[in-house]
Amino acid sequence: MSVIEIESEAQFSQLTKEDSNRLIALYFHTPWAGPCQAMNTVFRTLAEAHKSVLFLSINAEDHAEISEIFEVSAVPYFILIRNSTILKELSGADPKEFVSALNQFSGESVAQSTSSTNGAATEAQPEQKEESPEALNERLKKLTSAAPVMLFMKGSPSSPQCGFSRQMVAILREHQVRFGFFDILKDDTVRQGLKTFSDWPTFPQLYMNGEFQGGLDIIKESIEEDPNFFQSATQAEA
Ligand SMILES: N[C@@H](CCC(=O)N[C@@H](CS)C(=O)NCC(=O)O)C(=O)O
Ligand code: FES
Repeated sequence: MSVIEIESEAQFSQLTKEDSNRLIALYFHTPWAGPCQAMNTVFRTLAEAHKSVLFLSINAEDHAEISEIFEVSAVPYFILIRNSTILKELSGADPKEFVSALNQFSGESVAQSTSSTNGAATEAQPEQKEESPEALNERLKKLTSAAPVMLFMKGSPSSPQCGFSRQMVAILREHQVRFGFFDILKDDTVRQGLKTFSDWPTFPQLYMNGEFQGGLDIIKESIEEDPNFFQSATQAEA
């Protein structure tokens, strides 16, 4: 079964009601963003392997009504449903987690040739030095305070890989804020680790004086509330 690209809310309702016993995988994305494009390929490959599952791909921007029903606030976002019940929700572009959830709920265990999520699979591999949680914590502490203003983004300021990161760069430039940046697409440990460290599930993430300030929406709100937000925040320490 190939992936069905949703064209309208009516089509979505029809497809999700038609065969309610079937496992349905929903994939919310914005097609222009680089990391979403990579996930598109993953989603398509999985659809080929799991014939019994209905795969629906939803452009979260074009179909805001559907995104709202499921309270999708970040993309890529995956939802597994059956009998109108949500079995699993996943945010972020970690295919391994999605594959295990899919295997678990579909009842068909498809060989995971491209991943080593199984504990057993790691045995045969050459020993890799895993960063301990403490070491990662130290690294993140250093990274988040590497400059007075640090932006954790997808891509680089001159070549953002996602619109959310691009908007944050534009805001910082507009306010003539000097900032350091880290491309989280280059380091998945930082990408996943920072979500826990900041207690924030998405990127971009902005740090000032080593303190987490927020994602794009929060920063926009902060500026609305206080047009001198950047000055106030960066001078607070001085
Ligand atoms: N509403 C968010 C938008 C950011 C967002 O949704 N980011 C997503 C897509 S770029 C994300 O980082 N997902 C987790 C991931 O890709 O690891 C904000 O205010 O910052
Ligand atoms: S929305 Fe897909 S990478 Fe940002």
